[in-house]
Amino acid sequence: MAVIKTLGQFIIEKQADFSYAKGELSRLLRDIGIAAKIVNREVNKAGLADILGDAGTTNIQGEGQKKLDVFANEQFIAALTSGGECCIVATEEEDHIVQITSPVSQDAKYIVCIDPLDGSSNIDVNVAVGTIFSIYRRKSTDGLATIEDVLQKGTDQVAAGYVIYGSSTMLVYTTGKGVNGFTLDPSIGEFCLSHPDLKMPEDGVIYSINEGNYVHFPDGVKKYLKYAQVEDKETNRPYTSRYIGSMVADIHRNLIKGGIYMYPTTSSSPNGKLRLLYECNPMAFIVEQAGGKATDGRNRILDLTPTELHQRTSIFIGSKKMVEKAEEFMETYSPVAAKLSIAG
Ligand SMILES: O=P(O)(O)OC[C@H]1O[C@](O)(COP(=O)(O)O)[C@@H](O)[C@@H]1O
Ligand SMILES: [Mg+2]
Ligand SMILES: [Mg+2]
Repeated sequence: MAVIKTLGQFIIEKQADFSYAKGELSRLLRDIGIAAKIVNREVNKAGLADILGDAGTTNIQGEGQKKLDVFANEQFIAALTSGGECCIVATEEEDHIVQITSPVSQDAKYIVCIDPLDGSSNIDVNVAVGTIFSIYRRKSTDGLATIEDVLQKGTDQVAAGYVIYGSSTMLVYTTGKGVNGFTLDPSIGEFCLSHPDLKMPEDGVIYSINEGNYVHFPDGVKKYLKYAQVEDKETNRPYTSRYIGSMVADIHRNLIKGGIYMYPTTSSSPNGKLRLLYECNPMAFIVEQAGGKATDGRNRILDLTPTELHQRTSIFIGSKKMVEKAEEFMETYSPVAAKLSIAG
């Protein structure tokens, strides 16, 4: 009989990996797991519950908020507030940082950056959506933690993860010692270890990008797409195009099957679309821990210095060899290279 290992048991077991561990990070991951189950319950019956459609409000990024964006945001903030281990929540759905000042959080050391509901455009059409989270230890020691404690490089993350609400619901996370995946078993209401020690294939044949933006892409991306679509048996080309439109779902597929997900700059999003703190940093940490790579086309995502809460970046993330090939094209066809060749 297969032995079930729940997320809670696994977290406690792995606690020994960290000399300073006192259980705070374990409890924080537990709290995120609890909120994820509540969000999962609503996602699963979204069509029946009055949770589909627009909330009628707009977030600081000018995006219309969906009712499920707002619900998920409230659930994660509530669980992190009552859990007592979190001092600040930085979330896509709040203009500013949320200071957690509940009595139980007096000595809280952790910062949580979160995208409560990823893939909002897919909520109303029953396509996989997700939650993305990133955890830091506060740097300051006195008084309330501040935005300075939030604006840390991705390399300083102590943990990161995502939840995918798909045909099954999974929670995948890393604490810097590999990546593990847990599937929610609704019959016992527990996330159970189903994908131990996930490794991303070094190469792949799947590319994920919104080709509807093609005319607005940098030359390097246009050339890479042409490369991907050329017939060449030796290098398994043409590659296959897959784009769900939920970052979590597209990267989860590539994590298992190999592939590259790209959201480059476009003329409408000159800094890229996706947010560094609660989308790109956590996904980059997970993918790197699984043997993949994540850059903005030139620089390692985890080395980027955050200066704003909702800052955006371009991202090329996935199988190592595919990201390196895309970087080659970005380098070869960069505006700088073009100038140099003209100057020739
Ligand atoms: O519709 P587009 O421009 O292709 O963008 C899709 C991308 O935007 C996102 O939906 C942005 O995330 P949110 O839904 O959390 O705002 C990603 O999940 C997805 O990969
Ligand atoms: Mg998102
Ligand atoms: Mg979102």
